[in-house]
Amino acid sequence: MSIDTAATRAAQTTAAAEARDVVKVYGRGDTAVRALDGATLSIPAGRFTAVMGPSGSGKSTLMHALAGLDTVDGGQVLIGDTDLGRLSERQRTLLRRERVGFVFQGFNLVPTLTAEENIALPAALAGRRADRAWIGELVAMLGLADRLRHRPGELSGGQQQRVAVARALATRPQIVFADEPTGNLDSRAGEALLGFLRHAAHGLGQTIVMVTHDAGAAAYADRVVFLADGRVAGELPDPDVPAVLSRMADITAPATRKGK
Ligand SMILES: Nc1ncnc2c1ncn2[C@@H]1O[C@H](COP(=O)(O)OP(=O)(O)OP(=O)(O)O)[C@@H](O)[C@H]1O
Repeated sequence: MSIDTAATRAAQTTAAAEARDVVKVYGRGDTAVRALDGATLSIPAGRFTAVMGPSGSGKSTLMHALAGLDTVDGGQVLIGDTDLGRLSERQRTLLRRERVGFVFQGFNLVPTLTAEENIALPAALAGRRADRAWIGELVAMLGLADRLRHRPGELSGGQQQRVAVARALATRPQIVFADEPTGNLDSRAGEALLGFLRHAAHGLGQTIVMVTHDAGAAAYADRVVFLADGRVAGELPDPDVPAVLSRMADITAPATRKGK
């Protein structure tokens, strides 16, 4: 992509995705759980946003709702101007293929395909021709050029996750969701991956949303959104590790801290 295009995309202030007062309930009656209980959040385009919160606070549920992987029971979810609640399941599937990229903790590469074939898969599924120049750029930036003919089983964890990132970005999706992307990586491979995700937002204009438990990972983002009890409990622009840890401590033990 030209620098001009990247700069234009990065400068956009529009939301790539939004959750408005979203409610998600699992189960019924006495055993019902309100996993999301009025979650409102805007994901700015061309930025790197981290989502943190205690276990069970609704991070995965929110990500699944924003990505169109799951429906919600109240409120609105938008990707760009598209209200996901108005789409059929089939339309949501198409929207995910065409406009959303995913990176998972467990890499989720197809074991029988080479790295190159894995990277080209989303375009093939969307019935589009892969943009070879763009993929070549990604492969070079991610240091994968000499690994393209290997299958996932022949790659290190860090390499597999870099293939997964190239796959997620290959179609230049409107938004990329990363669920604990460094959870299975050693610290060095994790830092390299986080550095690239940051570059994908700042240098390439991609919108990245990452769910993480790791304050060090969250500090790579432009902004951290904190969830508690299915709602947004605060946010931190330009985070650093001490500030993230302090906010998490406030959220997880508010009563103790108030009593100090
Ligand atoms: N499929 C499901 N059926 C029933 N309850 C669920 C389901 N998925 C999530 N929940 C419940 O919804 C709440 C939010 O779960 P969610 O997985 O979104 O939290 P999380 O913040 O991602 O947690 P973690 O950090 O542990 O992954 C939890 O109480 C969880 O037990």
